[in-house]
Amino acid sequence: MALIPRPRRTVAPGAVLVPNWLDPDRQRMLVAACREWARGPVPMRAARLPTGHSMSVKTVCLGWHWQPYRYSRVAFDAGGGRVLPVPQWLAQLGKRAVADAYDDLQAGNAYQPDAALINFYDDAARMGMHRDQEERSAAPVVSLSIGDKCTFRFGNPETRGRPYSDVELCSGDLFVFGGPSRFAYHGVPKVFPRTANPECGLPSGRLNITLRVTGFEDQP
Ligand SMILES: O=C(O)CCC(=O)C(=O)O
Ligand SMILES: [Fe+2]
Repeated sequence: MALIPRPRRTVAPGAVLVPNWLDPDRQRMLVAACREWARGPVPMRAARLPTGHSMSVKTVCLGWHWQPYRYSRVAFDAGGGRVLPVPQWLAQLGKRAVADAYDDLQAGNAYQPDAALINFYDDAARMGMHRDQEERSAAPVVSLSIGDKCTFRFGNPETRGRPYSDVELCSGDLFVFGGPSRFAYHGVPKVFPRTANPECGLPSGRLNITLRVTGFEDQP
């Protein structure tokens, strides 16, 4: 237990932080699942940006493969394999996340994520300010964090800059952004090495899983 309790909070309209949403058992189970997904058929890799630089974060996808800046059925930029499906239990977890964050069972039931991005951050990794905008749906993004703490910068839909809020995301935290904040800029300017509770099952680094609704009709 943290000495100072971290209350749930609405960071921006439609953007809700629910601390300690995943218990340690669930965190360990997700870490084990991520290890399996990272084995393939599409390997976890640092995506290449159009500039030619590679991202510092390593990513593997489920349901639909994401590369900057589009989704595809096949991982053209990562060996040409076909992505694994989003397992039913993970989609179910996404429904519960939306229901809990918004305190809205109907919104949870209606939520059907068909893509997941699993990001691994080592001590030096970061993610610049961006919008999740390759999806054709305004359904919320569900974000689950495991491992080291980070600063998550959550801004506004108009500009990369201020106003934004810097939020500490810890192992087990849920963050949901939808509604007026669905297309807000956000990023991870810093990860804090060796700040995770070893109970989470990740010896170092940070894992983030985002669940999304792509709005695409075809199954990958
Ligand atoms: O790692 C995070 O908390 C955010 C990840 C993210 O923004 C993304 O995958 O698009
Ligand atoms: Fe994002």
